[in-house]
Amino acid sequence: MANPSSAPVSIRGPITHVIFDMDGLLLDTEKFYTEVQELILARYNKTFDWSLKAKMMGKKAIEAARIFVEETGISDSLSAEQFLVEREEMLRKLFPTSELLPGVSRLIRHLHAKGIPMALATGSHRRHFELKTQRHGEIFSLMRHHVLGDDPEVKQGKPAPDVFLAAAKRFEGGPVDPSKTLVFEDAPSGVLAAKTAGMFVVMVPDPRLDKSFQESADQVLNTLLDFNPSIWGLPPFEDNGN
Ligand SMILES: O=P(O)(O)OC[C@H](O)CO
Ligand SMILES: [Mg+2]
Repeated sequence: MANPSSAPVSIRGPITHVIFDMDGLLLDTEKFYTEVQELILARYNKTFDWSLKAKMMGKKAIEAARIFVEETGISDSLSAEQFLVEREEMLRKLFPTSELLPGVSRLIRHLHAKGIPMALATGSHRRHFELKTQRHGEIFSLMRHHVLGDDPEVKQGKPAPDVFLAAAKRFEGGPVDPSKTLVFEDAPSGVLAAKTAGMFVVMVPDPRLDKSFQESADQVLNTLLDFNPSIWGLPPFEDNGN
């Protein structure tokens, strides 16, 4: 059950390994998907809403595309594959402008300095990952490995646990114990994937998502700036006494 960030929580873990989602958690890229999907739907006199967004986010591109054309009722006019081609040109221009979300740099640098092994587990495929991270190479290099949506071991996207299980397996001495692994996620599908993998999950949701999606998370934060490592048995920050 989720705990609001302000509520006292007992120590869980202790956590030895951390896995980060990317889109909407480390990078502010979810807004690009929203913008492009709104534009495409407007051509069909339809509007994009957050219940559809919740179903798409975190998923592999083709999985999200199928949901988009089917749920909006435009699949007779636009196939999932055509949708991906149509949005690609716009996304290719937007992704290189991606920015880190609040608290990302501080948290990743802290965990790296303390020797906590970190990995990335994203639904994004290699080509989009390269575009999104081109200005953030240093931060992403502090993780031990990156598991991407088009990795051969990721047979199914989130909410299947594949990407998190692959990330846990690739740590030195892996697979690491899922009950000692903490995942950071923004998407409902990602939270479910991490829980299915047996891991703890901190959710940092967009406030426009329905609150019911928070129920599966172990903790819910407004931003990563609110994360208190001590609660999870991780080394405290030294800049504010947490
Ligand atoms: O949230 P991520 O990092 O798993 O990315 C998934 C999609 O590419 C965007 O929703
Ligand atoms: Mg995400």
